[in-house]
Amino acid sequence: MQKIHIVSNRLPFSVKEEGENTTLEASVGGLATGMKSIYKDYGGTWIGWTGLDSDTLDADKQKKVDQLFKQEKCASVHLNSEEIQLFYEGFSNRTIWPLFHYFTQYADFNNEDWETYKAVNQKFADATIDTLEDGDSVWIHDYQLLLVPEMIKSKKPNVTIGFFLHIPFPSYEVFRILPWRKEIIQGMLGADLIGFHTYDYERHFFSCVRRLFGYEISFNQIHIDERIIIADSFPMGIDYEKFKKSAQDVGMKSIKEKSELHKELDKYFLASPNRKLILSIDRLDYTKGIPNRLKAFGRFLEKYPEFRKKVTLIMLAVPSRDQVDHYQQLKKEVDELVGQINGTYGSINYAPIWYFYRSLPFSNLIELYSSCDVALITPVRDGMNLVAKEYVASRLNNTGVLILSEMAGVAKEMGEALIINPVDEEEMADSINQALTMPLEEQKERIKYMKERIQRYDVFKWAKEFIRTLKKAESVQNDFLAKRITNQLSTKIVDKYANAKKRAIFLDYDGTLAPFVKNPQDAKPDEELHNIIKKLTANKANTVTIISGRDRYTLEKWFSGHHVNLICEHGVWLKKVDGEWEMLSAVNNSWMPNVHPVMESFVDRTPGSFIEEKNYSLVWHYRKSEPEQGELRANELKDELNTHLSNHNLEIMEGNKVIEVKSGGINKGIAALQFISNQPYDFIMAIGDDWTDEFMFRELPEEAITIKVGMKHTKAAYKVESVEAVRNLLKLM
Ligand SMILES: O=P(O)(O)OC[C@H]1O[C@H](O[C@H]2O[C@H](CO)[C@@H](O)[C@H](O)[C@H]2O)[C@H](O)[C@@H](O)[C@@H]1O
Ligand SMILES: O=c1ccn([C@@H]2O[C@H](COP(=O)(O)OP(=O)(O)O)[C@@H](O)[C@H]2O)c(=O)[nH]1
Repeated sequence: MQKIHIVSNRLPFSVKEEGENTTLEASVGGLATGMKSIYKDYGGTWIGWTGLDSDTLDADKQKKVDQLFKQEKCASVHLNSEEIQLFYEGFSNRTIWPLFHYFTQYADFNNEDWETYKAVNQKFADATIDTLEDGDSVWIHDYQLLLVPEMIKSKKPNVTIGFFLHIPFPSYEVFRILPWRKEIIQGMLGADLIGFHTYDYERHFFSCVRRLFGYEISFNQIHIDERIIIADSFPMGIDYEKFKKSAQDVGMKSIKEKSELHKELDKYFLASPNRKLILSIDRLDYTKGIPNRLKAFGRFLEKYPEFRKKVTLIMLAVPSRDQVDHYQQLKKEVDELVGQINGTYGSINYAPIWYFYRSLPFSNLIELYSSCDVALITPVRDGMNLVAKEYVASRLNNTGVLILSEMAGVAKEMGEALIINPVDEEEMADSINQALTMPLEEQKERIKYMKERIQRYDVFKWAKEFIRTLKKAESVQNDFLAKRITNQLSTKIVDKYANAKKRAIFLDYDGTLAPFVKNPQDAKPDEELHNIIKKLTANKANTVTIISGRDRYTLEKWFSGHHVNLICEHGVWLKKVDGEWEMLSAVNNSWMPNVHPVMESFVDRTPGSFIEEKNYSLVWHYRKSEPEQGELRANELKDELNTHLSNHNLEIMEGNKVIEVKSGGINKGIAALQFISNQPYDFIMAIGDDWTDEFMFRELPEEAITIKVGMKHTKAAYKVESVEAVRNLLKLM
């Protein structure tokens, strides 16, 4: 059976010590909930850190811990105190975490941390490889393990690998600061599918891949040599039914069954029916915007005095990464702010803020979610934020208001919340007032819509969607491999070639016979290519045609000494061996004066782009432009040409970093067909790399050997990965 294994920094259980007794306690976090269903259903193993310092464990204890985890189908990775310090607190939480959350001033760049990060990632990769069999899949999680995909792929190329990043992926301008930026991207690209919470993170990632490596990206696929990597967004959900059910259970409890916390909450409301509660829950992390939130609450009490003594903020701050200095400083700042606000606005029987610095059991969380009128969730950056979804899921009668930072990934899905800028204290204070005075009908309307979405796209659906796309990534890769010309297949093609009496060979130029270069005029044939063409054309049974979008002067100059036919401008012109240029199709260029100024305006606005003028077509090149701007402008240009020039019979063709406009009814397919018609060819071969070559692949007879260079979807029967592979095949002929 094909298994799916999970790899994450922490395992879904933590080790609990009670006297002599060592047991495992299940984690309730989102990742643990979602993944448990996956790794059990697919018979895999969960590989991760025990959460313990292995320097404090003797051999027996370590064995015992391993045994306990093994019973739960988990493989434990042990970290010693130095590794915890340099890998977990160091590179993970002092470098990647602050940088990826845009806290560039907090990010440390320490070579020793980086070396340990690499070594520990290798440890996780090795532990995973030990449990793997060929054909299995692996799903790796989060920023602590960015190098693991490549480490596994390099040793186990037949294993399908998924990677999901739970934190934001920052914009290139921030990511580029990282001294090991290339290594990190390379590590991630070992995966076949890379998932993010939001489309913004996904496009930041693409932008980094493009700028740092120049890899070709088409839609959401990255093409590297013989591999296709898919990146996509999958907003993580929660176990909706569990929260709904638990909220129902809380509502059914008799006074005797109620927890101490619940009784306190009841008492608070009993004292005065007009009282309101605002809830704030997060790990004590500087990304969560806790000081800003406290200041905004103070400002609210100042600006709206009518709410004093009527509103309390319950602030639950869960201790986190407290060995990292910035977390320690934050703790101090929060303690002081809570003291200040309580000191200013509190009285003998009123504390504006109830502050808890600890974690609470699940049942208490549900009591808080059910009882609080407003949830104030205002991180300055957050990958997703599950607390926001948990609050909404627990609101049984749909009342309650969610105030949400626009900087949390979850804001993309919760448009009905009161969306605020987490550093704008004035706006936050006004939003608290708006939330507390919002009519019930409006509250219900807003919560209802948010609930529908989180119910539909829960954590199980999220995990299933990721696995479904992982399978798709595997099949896209297999499709390519199935069409790829292997040694065996190339021997077959060469045999067919050898047995044929009359052969027609059509070869596209750029991206097929010669690699792309920044300046198109620099792509002239090198010695190797001259030799290949010389050898092919020396065989009298061969009719070799270079079929290109290039202008006739360039091709004539480059191939003047060869016995080769030239078809130029996508099929407008033909020059047979030793013949003169003739026109294959009747075309006109009366449209050119209209199109030229449109293209010029794009050249003006897109640095690095330029226009190439051919006899019967105009081409806008953007290979030298900034990649994303080029793509954006290319779409704009297509749109503009389609809108304004529909009365001319024009064809707008998108090639590799070019938009070409030419008269309709001309293409490489029509030209190639015209060329072979009525000729007894018993071997026809066409090789090309882009969209314009698809016409050839489509028009040529079924028995023709059509070959696409690159990974993209194609009508061609076969694929090769590079110009080098094309040349190698031709050398065999
Ligand atoms: O393991 P710790 O160092 O104690 O940190 C706890 C986890 O924090 C991070 O959570 C992120 O994942 C959430 C679920 O996808 C998301 O909602 C949130 O916005 C993220 O910050 C971290 O990514 C995990 O690896 C940590 O285990
Ligand atoms: O005392 C607590 C407080 C919070 N949580 C859980 O911690 C998770 C926090 O996830 P979130 O995505 O909001 O932020 P993260 O801490 O992962 O950055 C949520 O599922 C909460 O229910 C918890 O288990 N105990």
